[in-house]
Amino acid sequence: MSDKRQDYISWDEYFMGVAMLSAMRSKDPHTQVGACIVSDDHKILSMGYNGFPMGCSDDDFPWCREGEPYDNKYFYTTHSELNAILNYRGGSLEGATLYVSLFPCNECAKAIIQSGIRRIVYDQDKYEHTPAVMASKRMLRAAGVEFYKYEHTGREITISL
Ligand SMILES: Nc1nc(=O)n([C@H]2C[C@H](O)[C@@H](COP(=O)(O)O)O2)cc1CO
Ligand SMILES: [Zn+2]
Repeated sequence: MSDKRQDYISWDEYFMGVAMLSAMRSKDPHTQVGACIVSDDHKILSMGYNGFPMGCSDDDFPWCREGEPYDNKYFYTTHSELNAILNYRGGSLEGATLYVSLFPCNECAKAIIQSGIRRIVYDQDKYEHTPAVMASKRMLRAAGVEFYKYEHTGREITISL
């Protein structure tokens, strides 16, 4: 019998890779975020990326960051993490792990905690000094949801589509 391949991707590379691939579906011109929710036996339960809710056209709603709240994207975008939680149709997310390409905000932290997700693996944390992320970490710590920074391996993956 031949030996097995040695250069297969790790679980963390696989799930963070899926989160990053999901982010590529986002129409947000400034920040694209992807999320992947995984069971403790390594099964992908759900995925999501940031975008407008169903029925709210990507072409009609605003993508800008400035201007009145009614006229910019922030009232309308669903974050990747919330989309991944809401996309799940299978029952409970109790004990699951969330892989996400950007640290969750306070609103997503509430949904993460209430859904039963127990662990977060995140990549970027570019808004770490904002009240939203500081409040998020405060709630996650209080609720006992663990969070770890994804450790980049340096592996580059090219997929021809
Ligand atoms: N964790 C997150 N998940 C997300 O899906 N988002 C989304 C909401 C917006 O569509 C975009 C952030 O826009 P900007 O302020 O960087 O131009 O990313 C934002 C965060 C940040 O907390
Ligand atoms: Zn959020």
